Amino acid sequence: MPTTDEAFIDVTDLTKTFRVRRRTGWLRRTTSEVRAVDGVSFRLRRGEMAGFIGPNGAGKSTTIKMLTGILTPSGGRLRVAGTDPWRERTRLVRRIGVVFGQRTTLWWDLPLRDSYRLVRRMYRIPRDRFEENLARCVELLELDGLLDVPVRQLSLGQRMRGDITAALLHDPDVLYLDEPTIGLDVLSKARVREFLLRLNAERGTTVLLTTHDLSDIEYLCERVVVIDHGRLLYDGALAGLHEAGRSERTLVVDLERELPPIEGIPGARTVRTQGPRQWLAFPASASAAPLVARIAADYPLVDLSVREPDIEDVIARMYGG
Ligand SMILES: Nc1ncnc2c1ncn2[C@@H]1O[C@H](COP(=O)(O)OP(=O)(O)OP(=O)(O)O)[C@@H](O)[C@H]1O
Repeated sequence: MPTTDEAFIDVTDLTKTFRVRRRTGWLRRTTSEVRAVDGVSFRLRRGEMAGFIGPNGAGKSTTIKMLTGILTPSGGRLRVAGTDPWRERTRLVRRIGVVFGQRTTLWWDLPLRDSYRLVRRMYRIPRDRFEENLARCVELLELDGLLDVPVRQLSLGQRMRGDITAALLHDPDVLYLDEPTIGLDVLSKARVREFLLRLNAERGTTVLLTTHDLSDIEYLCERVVVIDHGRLLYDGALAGLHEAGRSERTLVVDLERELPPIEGIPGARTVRTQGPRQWLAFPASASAAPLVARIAADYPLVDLSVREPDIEDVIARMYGG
């Protein structure tokens, strides 16, 4: 059993190239190479929860597919939970859980309960462990009353919670989550995030999370690994990423009435106004609390919210810098 200090996921100089054939004319085809992953290295300790982000086409899915043993690397070294994912797929499968936000791994026409029974048989999960894990997920993910509903009748948020449960019934040591909060309403999002924090704290599950929502990362991960064009762009704390990208968050302020642009708030500037609503940009690495306190003291405040920068923006600014 590895200690907590050892790399539990160990990726060294990982590369994946695809050969693609393109039609270039009447009866003519040329073959070219796409380097989807290009010398990526990172290590995760057991029990770490890290974000894995990058713009569309950056190479995230390809990396995750290699980490789960679905794809074979073209080069580099890869170890997950002491196994070589590609060569020891059957051993690895028992140690990992995978959740895709965009598509379900559940059986569309079956009630959740029957899907879970099938999962139990596939993984040969002992009955008492299965019952215990299911009961825990049902309670924490509030699935009570939904177990007998066919998957196709579930809302997106319910389905996502159902999928997370299916991925955890065999007690995996590593959980890969691909956009687990995409399209979820505020309440479902909060439930899923809360649950993941608890899972990580109580079971020490190592989590690698792919998301386009930087607030997922902010809420869940102390560390973020960024790739773009198949290459590692950043590996560290989210605040450091914001600093490197000099990115800005936006405070959206609703006042009681239309007023001139808010001025004199240190560290913030008004970038837009529309009727009683105003938008103030401030450095993403700074806390919003002092700004809110200052605005609340000086202006007739009705409501406010904070908007995170887009991942694409942060990365574009890093290149710009
Ligand atoms: N099977 C394949 N054959 C050829 N090219 C591929 C294949 N799979 C992925 N690619 C290419 O590799 C690059 C990385 O794709 P990948 O799906 O890993 O990106 P991603 O970061 O997961 O993007 P997204 O956020 O859109 O899912 C892209 O240019 C993509 O077109």
